[in-house]
Amino acid sequence: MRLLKPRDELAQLDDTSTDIFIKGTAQYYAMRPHGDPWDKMSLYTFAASYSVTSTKPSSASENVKLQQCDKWIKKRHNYACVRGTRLTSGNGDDYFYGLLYLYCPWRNENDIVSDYASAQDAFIAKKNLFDYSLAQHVHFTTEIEQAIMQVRLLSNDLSSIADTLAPNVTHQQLQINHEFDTEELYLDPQWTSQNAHQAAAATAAQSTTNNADSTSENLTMLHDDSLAWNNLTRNTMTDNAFYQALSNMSHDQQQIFDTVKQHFVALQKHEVNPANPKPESLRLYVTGGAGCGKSFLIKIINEYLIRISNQPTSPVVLTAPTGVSAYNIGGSTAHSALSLPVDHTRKGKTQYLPLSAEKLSQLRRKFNNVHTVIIDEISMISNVRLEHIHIRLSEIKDTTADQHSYFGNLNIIAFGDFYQLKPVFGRFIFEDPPGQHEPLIHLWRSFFKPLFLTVNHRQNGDKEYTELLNRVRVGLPNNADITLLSNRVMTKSDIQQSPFSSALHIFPTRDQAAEYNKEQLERLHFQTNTQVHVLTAIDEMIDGPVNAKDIPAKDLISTNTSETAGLEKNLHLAQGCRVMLLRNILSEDGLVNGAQGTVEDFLFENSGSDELSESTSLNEQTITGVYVKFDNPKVGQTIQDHCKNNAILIRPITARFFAHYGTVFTRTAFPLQLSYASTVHKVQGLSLTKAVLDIGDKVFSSGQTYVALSRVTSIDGLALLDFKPKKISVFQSVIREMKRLTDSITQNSQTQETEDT
Ligand SMILES: Nc1ncnc2c1ncn2[C@@H]1O[C@H](COP(=O)(O)OP(=O)(O)OP(=O)(O)O)[C@@H](O)[C@H]1O
Repeated sequence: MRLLKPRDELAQLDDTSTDIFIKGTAQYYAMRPHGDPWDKMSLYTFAASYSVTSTKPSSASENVKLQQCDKWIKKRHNYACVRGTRLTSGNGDDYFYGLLYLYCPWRNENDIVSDYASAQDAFIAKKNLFDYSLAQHVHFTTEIEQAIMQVRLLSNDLSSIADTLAPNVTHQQLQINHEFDTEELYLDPQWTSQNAHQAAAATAAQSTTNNADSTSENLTMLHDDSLAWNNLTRNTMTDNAFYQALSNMSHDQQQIFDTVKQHFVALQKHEVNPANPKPESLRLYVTGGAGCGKSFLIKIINEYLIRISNQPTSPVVLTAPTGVSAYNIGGSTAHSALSLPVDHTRKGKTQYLPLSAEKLSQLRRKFNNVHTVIIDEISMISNVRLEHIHIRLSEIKDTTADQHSYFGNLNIIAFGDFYQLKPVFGRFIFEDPPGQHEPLIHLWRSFFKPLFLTVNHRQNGDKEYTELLNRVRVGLPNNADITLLSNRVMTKSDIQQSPFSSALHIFPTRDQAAEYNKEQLERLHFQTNTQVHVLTAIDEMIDGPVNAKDIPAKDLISTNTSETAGLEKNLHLAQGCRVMLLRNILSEDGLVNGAQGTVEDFLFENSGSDELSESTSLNEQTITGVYVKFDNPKVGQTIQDHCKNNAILIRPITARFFAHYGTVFTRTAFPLQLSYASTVHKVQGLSLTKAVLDIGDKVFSSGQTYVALSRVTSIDGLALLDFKPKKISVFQSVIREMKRLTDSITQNSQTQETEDT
C-alpha cells in the first residue's frame, strides 16, 4: 500500500508526471548511495539504523545524500523497531518474497525475483547475499536459517543441510563427533540402552498392556486430559542432533525417508502451483526385524515434518499400542491420542463409540494442523482397532460422509514387524475383521504399501547374534543357535551373584513379573531393614445400579490392574525400591509414563478425611506423597521447588474405570509401580544392554521368544532363567501375509517396468 501526495502537491505536478506517491522508507532505501556499506545493506538494516531528513547535517561525516533527491541519511541514536506483515511458509511464495524484500539488498523492487521462476528460487540463489550484519537481531538469523533449512529439507540436497546447521564443520567431522549436548540418543548405543532400560523398567508386573493406556473417553483420568498430547510440541531435537541422525541413516532408512520426503515435496509444489498434481495421502507400512531402526526412523521423520511445517504445534501425531512403546518414540497410546474405546470385551470386538460434541471439538482443535499419524508397533494393533482409527479420524476431520475418503485423508505411516507380538485382544491387522465390523473395503490390504528395512542396528556389534535372531524371527533356529542359547541359562542364585542381578527381568506373564517384584522388595527389606509401606487406594462408586451399592467394593472391582486404570489397590513401596511412573504428569519435564527411578522418601502429613490409607499412618500421619529420584537427572527439572535431594514429589491421582454389574468407580492412588521386572509385551520396542529373560514354558504366544531375545544389544548382555526351544514359533498367517507383501512389491516393480518400456 502506498499513500498519494497531498492534493496541492499533486496539482503542481506536470500532467505527465508519475511522481504521485509520498516516498516511504522503501523508496528512500532504493535511492541510497552506492559503495560500502550501502550496497550490501538490507531494507531492514536501513530502516532500523537510519532516518531520512530534509535538513542537511552539519557534520561532514554525516553528509550522506540520497540519489536523485534533496534529502540526507542520518544515523539513528537508537535502533528503530521495524514492523510489517509477518508471513510464514504457509503463505507460499509470498513468504520467500517477504524475506528477500526485507533482508536481502536490492535497488529496484522489480529485480527481487525477475531472473527467477519464483521467489523461492530467488531466495535459494541469493541466500549468500543476505545482510548478515543483522545477526545481532536474533529473530533475523533464526528466521532466515529456518527458511533456508526448510528449502533444503524439501530439496534433495541433504548434505547441504550441514552448511546450514554447522557451517564450519565438515560432514565427516560431524559423523565422528559424539560430543553434542542433548541428543546423543541417536548415536551412542550406551546412552540409548540406558534410557531405554529406564523406560523398560517402567513395566512392572501388575499391569497389562492396558495399564497406562486407560485414558479413553470411557476410562478417563480425571485430573489431566491433555496428557495424550505430549507429542504436540515442537523442538524435539537440536539442529545438530537432527543433522547427525540424518547423516547416520542407513541406506534402507534413507530410501524410506526419501519416499516420505518426496510426498511433501510434491505437496509443496502443488500448493505453490495448483496445476501440479496433488499427491495422494501416504499409506505406508515400514517393516523389518527387531532393531533395524524403525523407531529411530520415526523420530527422524517426525522431526523432519515438524521442521518443514512452520506451525506452532506439531503436524504429526505419534502413537503406539502400549504406554512404553509410545514413550519410546515420544508419543502417546493410540487410544489415548484418539480417545478410542477400551476393549472391555477382551476379544477385540469393542463397538465403536462416537465422541461427545465437547470431546469432538476438543480433538478437532488438536488435529487442526495435523497431517500425519504415525503408528509404531503396528503388529499389536488389531484389525478392529485400525477400523476404529479410520472412523475416528474421519469423525475428527469431518470426512465421514465422503465414501472415498479414509482416515480423514490424513497420512498414515505404520511401523512394525508381524513376526513380533500380535494384538493382546483381537486379530492381526491384516486378518478379516469380524462380520459386524467388516468394512466395504479391507483397510489394510487395500491401501498399505510395504517398505522394508533390512539392516540391523541394535545388535550390529554382534554379527553372530544378529544372524541367530534372524533365524529365530522366522521360526527356523538351527542346532548351533539352540546350543548357544541353552548355554546362557543360569540359576536364579547365580544371577543374583552376577552383574545380571540389577538387570531388568523380563517374563512372559504378569504374575511372574509381579512375583519377582515382590521378591525384590522383600529382599530390600531384609537387607536394609527398610520399612515396607502399603499405600492403599481410595475407591469410590460414582455410577451404577441402585442395588450395587449394597455389594462390597472388593466384589465389584477386579484385582487385575488392567481393569482399574493401571492403578493398584495396595501399592507396596519402601525407601530405596525401584519404581516407574504410570502417568504423564508433566510431559515437557520428562515426568512421563515409563520414567523410572528410586523411591527416596515419603511425605507424611496429618491425616484428614481424604487420607489415602489407614495402613500408612505414622503417629497419626498419612503418606500423601512419594519422593522419587528419577534415573535421568533432567526429569522434573522445572519443579525443583518440590524436590528433596533432587527427588520429585509424586502425589496421588484419580482415575475412573468400569467395574462389575455396570458400576463406575474412581480410584485415587499413586501413579507408581515397582519396576524390577517387566512382561515381554511391555518391552517390545526397547533396546537394553543387559536383561534376564524367562523364555520357558510360560511363553504363550508366537513371537514372544523373539521379542524377548531381540531386546539385548549383544549375547553378552543376555542371561536366561529358562529356555524352551519349542517355544520359538511363528503364526502361519504372518508367513502368508509377509509373502503377500513381498509379492506385492515384486508385482509393482514389474508393472512399473512394463509401463516404463
Ligand atoms: N542409522 C542408525 N544409526 C545409529 N543407530 C541406529 C540407527 N538406526 C537405529 N539405531 C539404533 O539401533 C537401536 C534399535 O533401533 P530401533 O529401536 O529404532 O529399532 P526397531 O526397528 O524400532 O526395533 P523393534 O522392532 O525392536 O521395535 C536403537 O538403539 C537405535 O537408536
